[in-house]
Amino acid sequence: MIRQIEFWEDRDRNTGADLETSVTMADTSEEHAAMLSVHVHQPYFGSLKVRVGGREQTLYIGKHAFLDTKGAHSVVSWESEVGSLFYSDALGWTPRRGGQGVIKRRRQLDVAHKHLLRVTDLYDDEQGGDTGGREEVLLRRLQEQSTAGMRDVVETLQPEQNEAMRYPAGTPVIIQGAAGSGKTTIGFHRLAWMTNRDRGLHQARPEACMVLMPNRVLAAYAARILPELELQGVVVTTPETWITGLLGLEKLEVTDRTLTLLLTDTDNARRALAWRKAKLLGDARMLDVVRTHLWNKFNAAIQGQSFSERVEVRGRDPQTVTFSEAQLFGLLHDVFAADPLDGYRAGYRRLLEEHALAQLNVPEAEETSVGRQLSTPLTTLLGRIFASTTPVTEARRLLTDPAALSASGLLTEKEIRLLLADPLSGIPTPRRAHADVTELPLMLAVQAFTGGIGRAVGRSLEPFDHVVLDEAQDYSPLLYALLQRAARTGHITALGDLNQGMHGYKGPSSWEAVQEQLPGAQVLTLSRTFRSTRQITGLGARIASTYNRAADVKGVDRDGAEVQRYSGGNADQIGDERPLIAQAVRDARAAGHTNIAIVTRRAADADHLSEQLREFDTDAQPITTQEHRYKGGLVILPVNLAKGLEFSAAIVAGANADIYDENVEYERRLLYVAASRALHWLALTSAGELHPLVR
Ligand SMILES: Nc1ncnc2c1ncn2[C@@H]1O[C@H](COP(=O)(O)OP(=O)(O)OP(=O)(O)O)[C@@H](O)[C@H]1O
Repeated sequence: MIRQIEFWEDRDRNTGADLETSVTMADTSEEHAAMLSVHVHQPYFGSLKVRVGGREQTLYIGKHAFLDTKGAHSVVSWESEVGSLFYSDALGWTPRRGGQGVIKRRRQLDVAHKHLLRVTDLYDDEQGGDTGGREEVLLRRLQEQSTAGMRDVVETLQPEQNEAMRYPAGTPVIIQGAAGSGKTTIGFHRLAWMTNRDRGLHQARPEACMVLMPNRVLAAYAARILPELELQGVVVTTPETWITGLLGLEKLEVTDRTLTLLLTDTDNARRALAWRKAKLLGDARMLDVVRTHLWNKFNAAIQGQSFSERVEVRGRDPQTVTFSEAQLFGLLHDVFAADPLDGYRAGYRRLLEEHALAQLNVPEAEETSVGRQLSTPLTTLLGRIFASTTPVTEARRLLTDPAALSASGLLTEKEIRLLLADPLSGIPTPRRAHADVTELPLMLAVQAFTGGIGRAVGRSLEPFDHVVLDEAQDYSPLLYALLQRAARTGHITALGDLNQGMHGYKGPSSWEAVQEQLPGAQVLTLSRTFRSTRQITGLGARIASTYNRAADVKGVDRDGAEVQRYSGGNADQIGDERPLIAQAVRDARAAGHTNIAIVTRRAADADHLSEQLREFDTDAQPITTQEHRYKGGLVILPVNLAKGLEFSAAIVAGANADIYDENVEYERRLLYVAASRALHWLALTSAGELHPLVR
């Protein structure tokens, strides 16, 4: 490898026929050299002894493919077809060149700083097959401390994960798995696999891919995995940021008033109403409700309109382009039928231009000049038909107009009444321009039809090569229908856990509802969880069993410290929680942990505590807004921002029934999230008695 890098870096060798070619060659070589040099210290992590065509050979598996043009050494990449044999349980395969291949041995090689540290056989047909080594290697990896970012698991991918990751490209997949089963991790690995050249027509370009995550703290944490997987350029963002960006309203404040109502209102009828209305707003039928509404609106705007414009064509007398009202109607019909990705407005303009040129029979050389002359008048016409349609106002207009809601015939009378009702009227709205998270998909639908949806490339829109959705149980069917328009066919990977849904009113009721929007989508299940020790997984399972009727999940059986409990008193006597938290931090550190999180119920609690804990010689960095970034060390953060993050040690502050209401399922779910953040060491603190579920 070093020889190859030196060769690439040797400028004298990279001389082309002219200066420009030489520079390009040198740039490409430098790029290759830079890519490979990262892997010199650990060129491979595994080997396969195989027999093909009567000949035995050893293949090395690494994170980066390498072919030694001048010698016998090569490394196959983990993403390749052959690389897959390292992870699967298959014992034979059909090589591309034909014949039959047989696996004789799988071996893990721990290599660091150019030294071979350990050899573990995973499978060896001379030792009777499976050696149990895969579990041993996995356990060693899981004992490691957490880091400040998501890590790749290329060396220890499990067979079931390997299969999900490599599910045929071009098929949408929904990966369902319990907390800590590696869904998010596998989603990024699938993306890396998708960018490999071996994917042919389905190959994705990193810069043309997008990953949507529930909040920006988590997005930044997860994005740390990108360089390891050679995925630089992938956009990792949140659905809200992506949508408001597409609407051109980056400053729009996004609220979730349904959640506020569900958590604060005691009127069950109103809660049920709010829930049902939110669900209906995200119903996939709303796509056609919006489309019909726009169809009627644009048709009404065309009434009485016509177009007539004199243009000069070189070498001819002036001519007139005309469109009658009937023709304008006809073209609107055509554009709705064509349903262009960049929206009806751009599509309509293209059609008008095409028809104008055809009408005058303009020679090719004159097309640009005629186009220029028609530009302003066409903009004026389009303005009359489309201008007053902005996504925010149009979505709201639709929601207050019973006639518009009933026009498609898709909604029942009862559903229309539900959409017209305002169960959230008692919940305050911010003073700034705002939109509710439940209305956003509808606004996005208006945007998709009028202005288009997809990836902005210069001034045009293209479909994303691949889109990955994390926490996919929180996306409404309507949003799925829109994302499906925004990506290449079959290029959506959704990762989620219906049992971890915190926002059922926003999400699908079942994966079938999602499959209806993503034709051909497969649901794959990851059944094993990897994150935490037996002690921590056990405690989490106890909380989850109060709301989750799904079968028990299997955890990797990894032993660790007992869960630590610190309580300041009993039901009648409430103590001071702060010294307890400080003590827990000291204990976590004494147990060898540096990445430690104190998890609170609310952001305001985290802010207070971070100040107050200083008096107890504890300096915890607060992560209380989406602008904060997790950089490792001791942090204090609310449970909603902790979701998806993980730490070597975690301390659940306020782990009692006053903070996490035992009778409210949502609160129990939050307690579960808080208690499932730690890999190795978990503590629960409370000024009074601990929560009955963790006592
Ligand atoms: N094959 C593996 N080898 C080693 N570690 C793994 C493997 N699969 C998953 N992990 C580890 O398990 C932990 C959980 O992974 P991840 O966060 O991707 O799970 P998740 O299913 O998305 O969890 P959640 O639902 O809680 O967000 C991570 O620390 C990850 O590195």
